Amino acid sequence: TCAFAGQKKVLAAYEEAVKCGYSGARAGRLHTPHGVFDTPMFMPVGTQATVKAVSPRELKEMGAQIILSNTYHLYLRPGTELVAEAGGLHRFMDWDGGILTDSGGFQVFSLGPLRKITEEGAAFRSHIDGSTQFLSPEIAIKAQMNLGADIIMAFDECIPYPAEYQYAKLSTERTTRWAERSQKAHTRSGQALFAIVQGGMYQDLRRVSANDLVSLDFPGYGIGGLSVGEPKPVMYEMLEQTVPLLPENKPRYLMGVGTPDCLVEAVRYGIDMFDCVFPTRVARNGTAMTKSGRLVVKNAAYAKDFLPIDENCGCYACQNFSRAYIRHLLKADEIFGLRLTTIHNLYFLLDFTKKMRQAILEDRFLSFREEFLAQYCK
Ligand SMILES: O=c1[nH]cnc2cc3nc(NCCN4CCOCC4)[nH]c3cc12
Ligand SMILES: [Zn+2]
Repeated sequence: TCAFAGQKKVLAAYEEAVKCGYSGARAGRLHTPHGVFDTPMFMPVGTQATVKAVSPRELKEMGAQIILSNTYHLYLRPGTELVAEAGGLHRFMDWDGGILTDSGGFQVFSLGPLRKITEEGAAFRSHIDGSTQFLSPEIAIKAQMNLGADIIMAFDECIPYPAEYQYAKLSTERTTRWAERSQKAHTRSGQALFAIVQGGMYQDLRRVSANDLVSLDFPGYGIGGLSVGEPKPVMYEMLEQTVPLLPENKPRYLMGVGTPDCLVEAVRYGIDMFDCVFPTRVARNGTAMTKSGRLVVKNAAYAKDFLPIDENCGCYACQNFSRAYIRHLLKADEIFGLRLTTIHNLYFLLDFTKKMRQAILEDRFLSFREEFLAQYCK
């Protein structure tokens, strides 16, 4: 019961803040070697140097600005030296927008079985061939310099949820030491290295982590260790504790988030950048995202529904195809079906962040948030 009350407390405080018009939301411009980009922004995830089922041309068309790739996966296959020999990740995958690479911390801890973490780094078994591998701040930074992304992440440990206070404390302190080692190993100019704030679900550890990393002076900050199964009010509480400690004039990137309701709440706390596999992953099992919630277009209910997924959506799928057609393709295991649901879901989130930016610029973000949450959580 106390935990529940705790959540109520957090929600009450948070609702209070909104009532008196508090909003840390901001509309920013992110300068990178591959262009200047608008925030808030959603970054499509292209784990293995491709955003699954869509082409770079389609990504550009739907308004994608920066896309994500994963160092862990590309390090294991095809190898980051090979990508460097190919001219770097932009050339390799023919993407001339921005690229951000995650450092591998999260993937090692969530993908690799039999991992062992020491001060030096993380030993693990490759999920591809079971070979013994090792990642450290130095190795992860060298790999990311080879890939040549515009923004790279410090090597960190994403603390599992739940975690004992003592473990979270020791791990967070080590992640800060790893951030310093990442900084020393980072010698590629023109490439921004972001640190990642940890601290588990403990307010004091979150504040210590943020303050320590801010004193190391990074050009931007990821907020890690969230969207790992914790209740949403707990995630929001950690944001409330962390974001105000980060410099106003630097980007804040909430890693692994998420659904539209989480995006609009996180933007209210002052988050600028998001990534999540959710839109592309659920698309591949036939679920479309809409402003009223999810629409499982594969369901029999849509067999003779000749309307588009969303009549007000400007995406290629909604402009040209019906629910009945997309359902038919998905039932027939046609690749084009997955492509259409993926295109719609990515467009939906990219457009949603554009709408939030517009609302912030017109100083009507809080009412935008109210209207959206009323409809979405329906
Ligand atoms: O601390 C982190 N450090 C470096 N990378 C991360 C990536 C992260 N991604 C998530 N959550 C993603 C959760 N997904 C939601 C959709 O379904 C798949 C899992 N949390 C994350 C935390 C970290
Ligand atoms: Zn659409």
